This record gives sequence, C-alpha cells and structure tokens, in this order.
Amino acid sequence: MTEKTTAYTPWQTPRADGPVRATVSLPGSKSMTARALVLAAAAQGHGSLVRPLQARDTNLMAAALRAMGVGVNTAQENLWLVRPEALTGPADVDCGLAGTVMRFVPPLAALATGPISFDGDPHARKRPMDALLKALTDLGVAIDDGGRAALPFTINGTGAVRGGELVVDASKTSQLVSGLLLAASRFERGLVLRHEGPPVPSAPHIAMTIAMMRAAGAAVDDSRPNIWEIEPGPLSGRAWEIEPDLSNAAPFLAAALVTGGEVTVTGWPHNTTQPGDALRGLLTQMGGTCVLDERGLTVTGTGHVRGIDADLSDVSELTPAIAALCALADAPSTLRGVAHIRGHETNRLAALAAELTAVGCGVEETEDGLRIAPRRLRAATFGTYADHRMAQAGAILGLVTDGVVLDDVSCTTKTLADFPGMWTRMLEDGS
Ligand SMILES: O=C(O)C1=C[C@@H](OP(=O)(O)O)[C@@H](O)[C@H](O)C1
Ligand SMILES: C=C(OP(=O)(O)O)C(=O)O
Repeated sequence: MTEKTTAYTPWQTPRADGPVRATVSLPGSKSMTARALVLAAAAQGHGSLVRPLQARDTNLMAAALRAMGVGVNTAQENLWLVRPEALTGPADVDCGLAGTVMRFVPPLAALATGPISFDGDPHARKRPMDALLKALTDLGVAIDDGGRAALPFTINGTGAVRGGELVVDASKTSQLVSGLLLAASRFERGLVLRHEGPPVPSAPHIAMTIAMMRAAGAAVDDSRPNIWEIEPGPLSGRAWEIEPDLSNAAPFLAAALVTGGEVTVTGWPHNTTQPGDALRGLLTQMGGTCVLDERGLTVTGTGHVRGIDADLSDVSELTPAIAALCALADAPSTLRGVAHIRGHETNRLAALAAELTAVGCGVEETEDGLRIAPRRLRAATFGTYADHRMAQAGAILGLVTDGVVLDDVSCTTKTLADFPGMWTRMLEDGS
C-alpha cells in the first residue's frame, strides 16, 4: 500500500468571532485531476496537468498509474508530467477511499498485460464495485474477486479489451459510466454503453468525462439518453488546465452565509462541468447573494439561512455541506434524490442523521435523503467516519456553535492537503 491517511486527529473546530470576510484560493478539482491523469496515461503522446490537485485521492491516482508503468512526474507542485507507456503488471493499486481510483483504474488495468491487484481502506471494501466488475467480466476481462464482487480483486489483463455493446446499471454511481468511457477509445471495437435501471446520479460528472474525452480527441456520441457510444481511436496527449475544486468551495462559501460575512473564491470558471457550480443557485436559495465576476465567486450572507427543498441528485457530493447549512436555517428543509450517497465515503445519510442529531438538530433519514428540522445546537463530538465532507460539515456547524469537536480531521487530506490550516487562515487573516 502506497499512502495512508495521517494519524487519527481530533480537532476543536474554531468559532467565528464575527462575520467572516475572506478571499480563498482553492487547489485543483479532484474530479478533473483524476480524469486528466487517466486520459493522459491512455494517450499516445506526452501530457501535462497544470495546477493539479495534490491531495490523497490524486496522489493515489498518480501512484496507481505509475505502478502500471506510466511515467507520472509529480515533483513540481503546479505542473505534473505524464509519459504514457505500455501498461504492465504485476502491480498493486491502493485505492485508499477514492471512488475515482477504484472506478477509473480497473478499466485501464484491463488493457494491461499481467495481473493488477486492487485494495483500499477498510471502508473502500464496502463501496459498490459489483456493477463495474460485472461490466468488465461481460467485456471478456478475467477478474479474480474471490466471489466478493467488491475490493479486493485482481484484474488479469491480456493487453487488449474487445469492447462492443455493454449494458450496465449505473444507478449506484456515475463513476461506473465515467470509468468505462475513459478507457473505451482504447477498446478494439470501442464501446456502446447502455444504462438500464433507476436514474444515474451526478450527471455533471458524466458531462465532465465526455467534455474531457472530446478535448483529448475521442469521438463520443451522447445524443441518446442513457447511451454513450465511443469510437475506437487514439487519444492525444495535451496540457490539461485544472480548474479550482468548486465542491471544496462549499464549506468556505457556507461560512459567509452562516456568519453574515463575505467570502470570495478566486478563479471560479465562467463555464464549467463541475457540479460545485450549482452552489451559486443553492446558496442564493438559502438566502445568500452570489456575484460571479473577474475576482471569482463572491457570496454574501445575512447571517440568516433559509431552509430549502432541493433535489441534490446531480450534485450529491454537496449534500454534507448543504445539510449543515440546513441545520442552521430558520425553517425545516428536505434534501432529496441522494439515496446513492449511502455508498459514498461512508453511508452519508446515516452519518449525517446521527451527527446532526448529536449536536441537537432534528433529523429524519428518508428513503432518498434527509428531512432536517433546525433546533438550538449544542456542543458535541462530531463523528467524521473517515469522510472529508463530514468533517467539512462539522466545521460549518462549529463556526456558530461552541464546542463542536471533530473526532478526526485527518480524513480531509482526501481532497485538500491542509483543510484545518485553510479554515483557520480564513478566520484569522481572511485568506
Ligand atoms: O466522477 C467523479 O469525479 C465523481 C462522481 C460522483 O460520484 P457518484 O456518482 O458516485 O455520486 C461524485 O459524487 C464524486 O465525488 C466524484
Ligand atoms: C463521493 C466523493 O468521492 P469519491 O470520488 O471517493 O466517490 C466525494 O468526494 O464526495
């Protein structure tokens, strides 16, 4: 295993002593960095990533590709260099708790010669992998999973994947679709992928996959709902400019809302496939004012947060931060469309219900979301369940509630190298 989370670290979340006024620069998008690395590894020429995210998930992705023979040079913080090579095993891939690694690397490993073994953190073994393993098996790939249909497993590639028509049920995670598409140009017959089942969540993430594949020269037809057709063909190496991670903007912008302050996130793209862009609409509905201009996105709050009724299926990774805001709102909220986040870093619906209850909020877990009834909150230990976004949710509550202690903040390194440092700087010197 190549990288572990740092030691289990409790953290007393800081209270804001007034309206938060800050300008925050966020590191690169986890989702774009992961896709750029995979597309660069599958390309014909050299590639690079400008301002990639350097955090646990993306370091694990780089290590996974390196283990299969790809040249990935991450020595410079703001410029990663990728030199594609023939993919070979034997290799061990540590997925950590990264959905992107466990769903995007196996289809690429199927193109390698030699065995590639996958494992991850204890909870990674509980995340849904069955549909991806079945899909690869249906494509003729030999997999040894000991009958678990989950991590750990070994892919025994022969250097080629036939491809062709494939039916999957991607209702548990959009990453199943993205992972198959990212490798599909390299399949002998390309891929005609059809989803059958309940709706696929996180549509913007699939749009991001397709946009980035097209930028690398792939021919993708997504004109029919739930069908994606990829022509076989080469991908070109290119320089990928990675946007700031807009999902990680959620807690920082939330700080403006709950304290009646003003927070700017710099470099907010004016056109993007990132789901975090939906924060503009969501935070406006919740009582903030959002202005997107040359400085970035500025959110101004009044200190009063409005309850909402929202379908978060497209933007489900925002659920923990939005749920924290709902717990501080002036009216009850209903969050819907996110049944599948029971399969995220932890069972997020159960975790949010338990931890919001622990701080005194009224919460009911529904079939596909949460009903949240705000009450006066109290000091408590807030469990993070190894989930970076649970930790961020606890930090939002702690801005205006005495004595919110995260049981472990080290999990935030999944997508931000130093969340506690950034959070403290936002409060202390507005940066
Ligand atoms: O493809 C991606 O980069 C992601 C897709 C989404 O997964 P789900 O479809 O499982 O929600 C999202 O929640 C995750 O944080 C990142
Ligand atoms: C669901 C998430 O991550 P992953 O990529 O591990 O699925 C997330 O970051 O909220």
